[in-house]
Amino acid sequence: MFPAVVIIVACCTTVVLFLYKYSTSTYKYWKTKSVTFAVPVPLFGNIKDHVTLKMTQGECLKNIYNDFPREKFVGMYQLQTPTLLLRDPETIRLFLVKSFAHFTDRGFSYDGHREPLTKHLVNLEGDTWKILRQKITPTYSSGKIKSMLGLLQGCGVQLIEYMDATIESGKTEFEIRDLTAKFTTDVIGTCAFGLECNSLKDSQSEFRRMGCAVLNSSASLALAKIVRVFFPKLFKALKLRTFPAEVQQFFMGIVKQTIDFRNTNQVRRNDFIQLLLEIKNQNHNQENAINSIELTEELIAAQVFVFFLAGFETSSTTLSFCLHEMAVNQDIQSRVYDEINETANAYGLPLSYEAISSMKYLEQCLKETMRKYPPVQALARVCTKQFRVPGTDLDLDVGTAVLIPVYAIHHDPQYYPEPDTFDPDRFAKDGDGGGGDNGRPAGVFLPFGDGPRICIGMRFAMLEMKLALAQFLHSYLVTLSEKSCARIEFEPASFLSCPKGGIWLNVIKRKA
Ligand code: HEM
Repeated sequence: MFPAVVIIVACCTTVVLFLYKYSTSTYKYWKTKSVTFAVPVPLFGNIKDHVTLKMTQGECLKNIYNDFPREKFVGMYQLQTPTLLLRDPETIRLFLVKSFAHFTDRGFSYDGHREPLTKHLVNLEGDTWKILRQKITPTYSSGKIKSMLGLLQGCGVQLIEYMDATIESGKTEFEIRDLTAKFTTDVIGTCAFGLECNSLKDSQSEFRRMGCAVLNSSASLALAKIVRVFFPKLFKALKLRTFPAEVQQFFMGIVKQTIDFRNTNQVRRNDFIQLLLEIKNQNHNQENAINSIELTEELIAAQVFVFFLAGFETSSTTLSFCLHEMAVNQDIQSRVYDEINETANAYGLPLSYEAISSMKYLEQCLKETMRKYPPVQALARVCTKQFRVPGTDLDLDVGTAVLIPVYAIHHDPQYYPEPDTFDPDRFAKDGDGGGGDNGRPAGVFLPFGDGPRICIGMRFAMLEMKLALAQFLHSYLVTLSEKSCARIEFEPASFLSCPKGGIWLNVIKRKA
């Protein structure tokens, strides 16, 4: 008989050897393809610093990006998944725009049968995504978004009323992310779900609680998210969930009640749920591709629910990062304030759509905020049709993961000299497209992505953020609080850019 200790050592060695073999089984992939690659470490591939929560995904990819300054693309491994990291702007445009037909999907795993709310544009793939995107694109047109201005202004007024009352009670120091998150929750409540809610007054509201449950996951849900990203087959096999079951019931319930109420009482409101209902009720007699997918209540619910996943933290953190930069750079804040004042004098209050559109410097500040702190630090694509990379012998196989390191590109001094400096004038000569101006090549300004899968909520987000900043900075002056540091560090565990420890600012009421 072997002593127990020998058996334990033998078992441990077998497990370690198995893990080593399993985790390194793909590590010859890029060598076989003759692609320059970052040397992986067993188990982690090239994302050890991210997986061990030393840095965000974007910061981790920035290190790889900086290590290969001469390459247009580099092979790397996310754990054991071979991934092509794109470096050069022309190649990025090629993958995202010109050869989009080969990279139509993101490769995010989801189970639409068990969790119908996950059947939204961010996750959907292939023809289903294409048809649905075509179907709902009109709801995001400038005209439709303009019609929501009144709802947005209402949320801004609630924010100002809350601030005025709180400042009057003697409070001067605020955790700004908390404020912008509550503001954005109200925007989603009213513009997407058609609900009148005031999260600033009623922080215990069910809507806010459920919104928090979507975003602030428990340890088990966080683990499920990791499994979903890196082991999608296991995620489905284990029937794991993306968010708690009560969240699913709550949001499906709200959407159903709202649809029933509006249909029964012939009520109309300028919000997204209304626009989607109108598409649902349009005449579907014509047989064409766009009618091959019916916009069911379930699909409508998923498309409004996506506001939480794609439109909540992105907009609220951008607002807080921007206010932080205003506090650090008082000269820039004064320039923004002057522009808001001049616009208010020229167009009157409340600010109209035209007035908001005319505020170019404010827009530059927002662009520079998203350049320095891109909410989505990397874009994901997966090869859906075999692709020969032009000018090379590289054939990409179907299923190959592709990453575009947005954070690294936004901090590359060849496109943005002194990248850590907040300088809105980098965007002074830009056209509406963002990239390609001020001497920069196209494809180096990617806060909203690019190509047919570019953020569908981009125009809405810009209007929401410009209006919120204009209303806020017209009324208040912000300065750094003792609790905050001029240089922001990111929370490494967060999928989106998120400031570690929050953003603390002093808010002072301006004289009327
Ligand atoms: C500052 C605010 C926002 C930022 C920075 C942002 C950024 C992004 C990025 C980077 C993508 C991926 C694009 C790509 O892969 O090329 C995306 C996709 C998406 N975003 Fe946004 N977003 C914002 C606000 C919103 C809002 C308010 C909505 C409202 C619904 C929204 C809805 C979506 C959807 C549905 C997609 C998937 C589009 C598709 O695949 O067809 N986003 N967003």
